[in-house]
Amino acid sequence: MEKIEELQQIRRTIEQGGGADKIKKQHESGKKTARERLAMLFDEGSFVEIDAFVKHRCNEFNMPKTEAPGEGVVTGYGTVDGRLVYAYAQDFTVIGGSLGEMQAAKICKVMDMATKMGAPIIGINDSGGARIQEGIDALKGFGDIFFRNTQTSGVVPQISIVLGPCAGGAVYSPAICDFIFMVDKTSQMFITGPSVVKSVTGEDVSFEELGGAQTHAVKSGVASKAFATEEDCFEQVKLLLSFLPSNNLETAPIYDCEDDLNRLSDKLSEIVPVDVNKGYDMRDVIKEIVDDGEFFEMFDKFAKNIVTGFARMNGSTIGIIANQPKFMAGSLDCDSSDKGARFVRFCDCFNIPLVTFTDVPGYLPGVNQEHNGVIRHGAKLLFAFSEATVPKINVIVRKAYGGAYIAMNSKHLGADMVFAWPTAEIAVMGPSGAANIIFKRDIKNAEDPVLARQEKIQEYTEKFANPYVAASRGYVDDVIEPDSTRPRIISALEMLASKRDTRPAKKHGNIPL
Ligand SMILES: CC(C)(COP(=O)(O)OP(=O)(O)OC[C@H]1O[C@@H](n2cnc3c(N)ncnc32)[C@H](O)[C@@H]1OP(=O)(O)O)[C@@H](O)C(=O)NCCC(=O)NCCSC(=O)CC(=O)O
Repeated sequence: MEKIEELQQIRRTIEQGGGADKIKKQHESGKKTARERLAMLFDEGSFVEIDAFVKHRCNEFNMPKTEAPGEGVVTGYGTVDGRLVYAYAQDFTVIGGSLGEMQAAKICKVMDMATKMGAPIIGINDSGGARIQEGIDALKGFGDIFFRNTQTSGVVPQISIVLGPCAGGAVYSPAICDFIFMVDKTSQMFITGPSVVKSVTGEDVSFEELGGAQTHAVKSGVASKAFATEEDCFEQVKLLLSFLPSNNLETAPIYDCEDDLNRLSDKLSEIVPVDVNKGYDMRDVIKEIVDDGEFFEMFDKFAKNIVTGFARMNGSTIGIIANQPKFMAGSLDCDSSDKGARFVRFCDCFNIPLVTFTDVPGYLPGVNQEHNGVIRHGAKLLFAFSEATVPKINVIVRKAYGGAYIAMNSKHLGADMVFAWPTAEIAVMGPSGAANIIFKRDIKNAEDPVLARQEKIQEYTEKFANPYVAASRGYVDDVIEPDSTRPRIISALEMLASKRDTRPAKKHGNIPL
């Protein structure tokens, strides 16, 4: 039938995006097309496109004559590992994927559907930004998207994959999302590009150095993860989804657990050196404890003094926040506080129990830290743990000193179960610093001040550098053998599964930003 042929012809044209030449250019620049990307994300044959026929209605410049198949974005839904997911992928082959009024309307429609149906929304960004010919209508489009990103935050997981340019105002949609994934030599995010930077500040910088995947994964903390290829990136997005519930009213999918729930690990005592001045890799501790040693680390290259990520215990997702003694002795600073706090809040939004591993000497001292607002940033972590109502378990492995002890999911901020290993040292500060202050006069007046200092440090260590003072007050629920940590956490999670906890009704809190 003629009408059906016409439909099929129109659809074929739309599916060609900007046409063969532009697709060739896209491939030559090492990038996949929007449709190839959606095919990598979704279960085979499951993607259903919507709004393919949408057109722009811009009358300025040469736009009335400009065809823009699909309006430079492919939108729709499908399944990932059998679960409903919504997505949009900007099509750079169509007017550089630039965003006008109607592209924005398509994106807003799938965002609204994802929110109503309670399924994750994934945005694949590859665009020259606001479509310049459309002026204010393009800006309106961005505003509509940011507003929805904000309304949807905490309702369904929002993941941005940046696979091309994402510049100017465009960066703020990914920035409001929960996670941003980027690919080396493919993704670029910046507010103003290298030429504007050069003209304003005189700095010479390449695109990659200014806003490439490594820059944002390592330095700015904007990217949650960076990958070598688009294929890797999509595989990891799927893995991330497997840890997450579809929305805030559900819990994450539960997988069969083959790993022994009562498994003891005598390696744990070997991994953590008794000498408190020696570092170790906290990820080795985590992997010994969680199901099958599988730990999906998020923000793995940024603020490495704190470790955040997802794992499973008895098949159920947990969110892990742990100090990392391997970097900066695991101290808390501006960046690690931000990283930890945002992760805590994500888990709390989506009913993911929190498990912390504490080995923290304190907040990082320094003029730089103070002047960069470590007070303001550090407060975020305390705020985030205090407001979180999901099950909260803390394992104090070694050091837990001062304000950082309180900040790291302490009993006082509402932790439900606090375990300490016998190696734990829970006190106001480390023994040598403490002795210098409280025994200052005794040391000064002693015949042999060096010896006196050693004795006072020893006295303080014996009195306070242990878990038993905190346990005697009930601030630690139990001191446990390190090898039993896995079964103890699993049993605590089971006990806490029915946790109900509310906070006073309010519009919203005012987290220090
Ligand atoms: C993104 C790019 C680096 C990509 O460079 P490439 O060499 O790969 O590709 P290209 O320049 O040939 O672009 C491909 C096609 O997309 C078009 N194109 C690209 N960006 C566009 C935009 N924002 N509006 C309208 N058209 C745009 C190009 O004219 C070209 O059309 P054709 O194929 O017909 O020749 C560059 O296109 C670029 O600098 N674009 C402008 C980016 C920018 O300044 N955006 C800010 C907009 S204001 C904004 O977003 C608001 C804010 O800042 O807050």
